Amino acid sequence: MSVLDEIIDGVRADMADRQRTVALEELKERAAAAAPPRDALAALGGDGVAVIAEVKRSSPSKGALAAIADPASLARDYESGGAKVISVLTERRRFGGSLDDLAEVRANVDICVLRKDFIVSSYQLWEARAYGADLALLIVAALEQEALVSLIERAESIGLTPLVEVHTEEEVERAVAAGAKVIGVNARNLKTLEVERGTFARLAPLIPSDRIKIAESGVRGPHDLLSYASSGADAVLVGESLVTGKDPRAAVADLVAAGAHPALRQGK
Ligand SMILES: O=C(O)c1ccccc1NCC(=O)[C@H](O)[C@H](O)COP(=O)(O)O
Repeated sequence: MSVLDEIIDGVRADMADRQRTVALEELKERAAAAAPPRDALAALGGDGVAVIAEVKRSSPSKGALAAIADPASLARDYESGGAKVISVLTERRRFGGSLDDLAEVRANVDICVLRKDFIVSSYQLWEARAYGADLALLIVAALEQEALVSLIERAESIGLTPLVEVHTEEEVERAVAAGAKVIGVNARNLKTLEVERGTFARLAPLIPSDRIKIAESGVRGPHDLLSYASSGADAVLVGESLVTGKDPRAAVADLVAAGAHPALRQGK
């Protein structure tokens, strides 16, 4: 069984537990009462390279990364460093996240918030909106095409911007055919869990120019952001280097400064 399959088995089991205690109708009521979603396309599509900063406690590839006792405080640091979006990993078993993290972050920042999880059901999209997310991750490798199309439609219909994640040429084709407006190329090979930074440069030219392109994984400092930017990234998604560093606010600010370099604005 692949790591992705293992993660998804756990995600389905955890979701089944939640479904026993929170009915879909209740989630829909909570979603209706949540603050309206923020404009993620505007946040990601502006001048320069946007920074998406991630709340990430642990990972299948590295194990424990950071305890993050106060995710809201970390998110405020990211926001004051200039991040345009906060990514909150809500998967529990391998990443140590939760929907409570999402709610705490949402309540403490004014910028967009992404629910980063392994979404296989519209129930999780309603949860994302009910807990205040503006965007939700959809991983092409985890979904049949029909499910991908239907989850993109459902996400958009409830006000979420889907970030559709790809790892291969075939997945780019599927994401584009499904109508994804925001496509993330994840450099982490899901079989080996190694980061292969060249993946973005290989796949980005296959993504139509009217879609927002996000480079995910492997940004360890401004040089990686600049390298992804030179291959056409509109935004980068950064986790490990921020949560393991000493000063997350300054680390985000350094990335934001690199991403705001006037030379990068040409052609955007
Ligand atoms: O991080 C992992 O080990 C991992 C393994 C399997 C599936 C997903 C995984 N990570 C999720 C992510 O996409 C990253 O958290 C995100 O792109 C940030 O990457 P990084 O800056 O390299 O932590």
